[in-house]
Amino acid sequence: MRATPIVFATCDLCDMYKSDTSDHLRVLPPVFQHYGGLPRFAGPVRTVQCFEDNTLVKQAVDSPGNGAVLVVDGGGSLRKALVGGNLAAAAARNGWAGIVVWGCVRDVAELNAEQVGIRALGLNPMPTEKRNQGQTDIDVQIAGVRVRPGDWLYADADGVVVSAAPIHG
Ligand SMILES: O=C([O-])CC(=O)C(=O)O
Repeated sequence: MRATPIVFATCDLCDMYKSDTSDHLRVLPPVFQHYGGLPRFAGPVRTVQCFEDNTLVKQAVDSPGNGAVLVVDGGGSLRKALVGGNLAAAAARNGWAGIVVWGCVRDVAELNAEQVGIRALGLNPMPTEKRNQGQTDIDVQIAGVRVRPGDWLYADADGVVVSAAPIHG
């Protein structure tokens, strides 16, 4: 099942919350490159925390996404790719709206051919080893910003924002 598109603009969301001093709306730092065939995506967050090991990322995208966004806390490693063409295809096929990787991805042409949104720090052609290590659906810090399972994530050409509840119209 493909994810249903949600209409929003991150700039409008930030306009709504510009005077809010709580951390209901959090903006991820502008450190992400844009990949994948969906330039704009949104959905409830699910998380994986791992380091140069994508066992749990594969397990997540091989299961039904139901329109969710997978946030992968890869510790910011630039040394290995946590997602490639196969995992992106699985994510699209299984109804994930997008994947945000605090780390690297590979197979850029294949990523861009899939109907899933992808953000990552960059490309690295080196795959990870599968050591079956990491954690799923825990609170993570992405580039210093807290992201929790069940938050909503909105990504478009202007940036990536996370909110404690859905805020699109
Ligand atoms: O399997 C991996 O480690 C990542 C990859 O290259 C793919 O998803 O195609």
